[in-house]
Amino acid sequence: MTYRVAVVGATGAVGREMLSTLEEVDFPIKDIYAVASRKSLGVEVSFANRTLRCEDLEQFDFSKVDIVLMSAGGDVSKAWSEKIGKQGPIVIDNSSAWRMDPDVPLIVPEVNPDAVWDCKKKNIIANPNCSTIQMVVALKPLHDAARIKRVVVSTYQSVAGAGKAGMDELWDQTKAVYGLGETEPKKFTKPIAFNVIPHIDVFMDDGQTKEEWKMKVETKKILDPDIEVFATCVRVPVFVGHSESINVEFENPLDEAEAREILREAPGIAVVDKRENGGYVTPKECVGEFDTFISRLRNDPSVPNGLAFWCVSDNLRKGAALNAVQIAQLLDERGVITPVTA
Ligand SMILES: NC(=O)C1=CN([C@@H]2O[C@H](COP(=O)(O)OP(=O)(O)OC[C@H]3O[C@@H](n4cnc5c(N)ncnc54)[C@H](OP(=O)(O)O)[C@@H]3O)[C@@H](O)[C@H]2O)C=CC1
Ligand SMILES: N[C@@H](CC(=O)OP(=O)(O)O)C(=O)O
Repeated sequence: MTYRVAVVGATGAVGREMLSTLEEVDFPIKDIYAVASRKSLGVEVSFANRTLRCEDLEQFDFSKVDIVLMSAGGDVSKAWSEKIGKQGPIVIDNSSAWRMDPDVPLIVPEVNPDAVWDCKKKNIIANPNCSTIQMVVALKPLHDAARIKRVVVSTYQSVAGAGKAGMDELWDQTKAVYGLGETEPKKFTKPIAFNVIPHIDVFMDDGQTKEEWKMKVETKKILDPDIEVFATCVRVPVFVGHSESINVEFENPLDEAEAREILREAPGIAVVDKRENGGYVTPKECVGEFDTFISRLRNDPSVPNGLAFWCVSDNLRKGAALNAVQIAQLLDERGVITPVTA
């Protein structure tokens, strides 16, 4: 079985990773199309040793594809995903536009693969927020073992999470230290070079940011509505790779040695946890990797049945493109879609 796939947002940070991930996992592709805005018409992007010319979203005929990997922002997705779904293909959407819609499944394949069957109402599947994805991949096997009651998480999110413009801003501000670039913040609210900013996405009425709210509500939808989550999301001057310091409180006892063994066996997880210099993973080392890395596992004696750990993943891969491609693989494996090209 082979599929006709369109990548919408193909010129962006996530879209380009989607194309390279489809190639790396050898997804069964019959035809592939790169789609972006009108201004990118004809712009070339690479896929598997060949060049694709971008087509204009407004003019593209979606009835000729089976799967749409959508990564063009929330407003574009709100305007287009439902319309595209009605033309036949399944849309796997990276934005936050559809995640909390009760008729749209929110999927991390290692956690809730069975939800894939719920995509038929709108032909849309939502890809979670990057910070949520890596956290729930780690929490799922621990929850199965000892039932999680509460999670407190602080994130250290790379500028790649703010797209190409975010990466350019860190680069320009870093060069500016040597008098070679721009210094004015545009994408971020304050200078990001040599700084950290405790603010991602918009502020909500209760003082939390929308990024922090997303980590809470998305974890409940994907993993278990009874789990309480409290997040603090911080932007750091790292180009790619999100890190998280996670504290978990379980209902039942689970010590660090048991947790380490469970995580060693868990899908999508790599444990690197040596208590010596360099015996842990940093975001720089996870770039381009598929796994979510766990280090610094410790019992947390400040609460009953407490555990703390460090969690790092490539936000453009597992946090976005890879998870979306794994959802496409799930559609294939479970026979959710039957392409006309079968
Ligand atoms: N970066 C990350 O870690 C994560 C990102 N996401 C989500 O993925 C989406 C894309 O993010 P990212 O790749 O980082 O962003 P970028 O800014 O790097 O890329 C945006 C892409 O969307 C396209 N686009 C924008 N407006 C339109 C339009 N009107 N019609 C067609 N295409 C359009 C752009 O095309 P053009 O070049 O023609 O303007 C470009 O290809 C966002 O929704 C983001 O929230 C989700 C999880 C993680
Ligand atoms: N907000 C994330 C990336 C992102 O685009 O998230 P969302 O798809 O939930 O808006 C970050 O900046 O790291």
